[in-house]
Amino acid sequence: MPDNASKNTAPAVSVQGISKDFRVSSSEKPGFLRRFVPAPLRPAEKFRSLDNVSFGVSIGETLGIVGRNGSGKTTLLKIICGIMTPTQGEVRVRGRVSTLLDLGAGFAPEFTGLENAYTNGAFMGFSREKMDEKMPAILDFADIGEFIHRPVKTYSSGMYVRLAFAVAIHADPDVLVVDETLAVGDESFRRKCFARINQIRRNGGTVILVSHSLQNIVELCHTALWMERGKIILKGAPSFVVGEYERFANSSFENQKIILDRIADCAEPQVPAQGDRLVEELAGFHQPRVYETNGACILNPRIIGRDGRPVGNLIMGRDYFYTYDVRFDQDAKNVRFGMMVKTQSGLEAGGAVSHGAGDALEFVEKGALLRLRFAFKCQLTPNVYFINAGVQSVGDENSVYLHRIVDAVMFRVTPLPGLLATGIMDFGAHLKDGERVSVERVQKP
Ligand SMILES: Nc1ncnc2c1ncn2[C@@H]1O[C@H](COP(=O)(O)OP(=O)(O)OP(=O)(O)O)[C@@H](O)[C@H]1O
Repeated sequence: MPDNASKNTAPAVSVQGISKDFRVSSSEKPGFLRRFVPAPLRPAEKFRSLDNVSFGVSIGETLGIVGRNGSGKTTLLKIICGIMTPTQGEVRVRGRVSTLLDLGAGFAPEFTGLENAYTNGAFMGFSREKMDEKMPAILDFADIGEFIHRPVKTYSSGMYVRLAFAVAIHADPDVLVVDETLAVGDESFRRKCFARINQIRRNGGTVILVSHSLQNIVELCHTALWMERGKIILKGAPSFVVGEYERFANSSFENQKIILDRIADCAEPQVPAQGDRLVEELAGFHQPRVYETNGACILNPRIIGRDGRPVGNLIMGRDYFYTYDVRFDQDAKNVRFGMMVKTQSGLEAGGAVSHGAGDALEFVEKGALLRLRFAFKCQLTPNVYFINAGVQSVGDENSVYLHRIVDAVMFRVTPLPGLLATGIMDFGAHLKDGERVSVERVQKP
């Protein structure tokens, strides 16, 4: 769970009954018209990309939006930022909104980077003096050297985005809207962007983030919202929403429909708050998420002690086994098995695979039953955790899950007396073993 979950319930962003229709040429659709009527004469058709979407974001809240390509995420962000108007509905935003969408859209190609940065600042309501104050931080962030004094038309696309990103992110926004797919650049620039977004969050800013990295959503967000075909499917605790979305995205077409129907049955349509209630009800107890089988089936996942007995309470520093059986309903090639321990908020604490790259089990025949045993030392700090189980067929390009159970086992780690460890991992700092932590005076006053 992120560090500073908001206590303030006043909405920073309120989205009420938003729908967005686009007019698309029927030439883009197959059928009679396309075959027999020339393109200019074909009537335009309406395509609904957002359908009666309502939700609120509290001040200080970080909301993550997930959904497949074309589900309406970018359209929604553009409407929140005022770049696009909705066909129906209303959006209210309290304070200054800064967006990393349409980056550098207002830059004049003939002006230098510096001139564009000042003009952009003025456009966002900052005085020349205020921009003078901000400029060292902006230039430092953009890090494009002498190019700042050259016309932006001479920039590479990377430089262009770096400068635009630097200006947008230093606008002291009350609400920051980020489409993470735009966070281009090398790894260190991406890290810098995320550090800055984190700073805005820590200072009480509201952030709306679209990301295809589900791990980012779980780590950064207080709330997650899952969109599908222009509608909200679920809204609530990130680990739960992301888990349900992952299960959906990895299911066959028929099962996707069943999953959506089941969620729709639980939530009253068009009442987003109900989604939250659903989350609270379901996330309150351990609920393994069993994916559909794809040629294999994981059975009986459990943690056992050295004596072979199942355990639910683990003691720090002791050795255990995580074990499960896999029944193969079809022949399988290049098979490997995995485990992943997650915190309650869904953060991946650590895991293991049974075989390294290029080293998987070459062939497992239909009807085989294999038993996996991962030996591990409990190096987690006291808390409640979950373990996944997965069996994959590993390919050159990509791997396919033959079966997967998310949150297959829940366990608790119990503390030892004199524990000094903080965070998730126990690095072995412990009072009982006096040599692990010592304080020595190396200079007298
Ligand atoms: N200007 C437009 N004209 C016509 N259709 C559009 C327009 N903009 C978006 N759409 C359609 O609206 C739907 C939602 O698009 P949107 O870009 O919001 O999805 P998205 O969830 O952000 O997708 P991605 O993850 O691929 O960025 C898509 O089917 C898209 O084709």
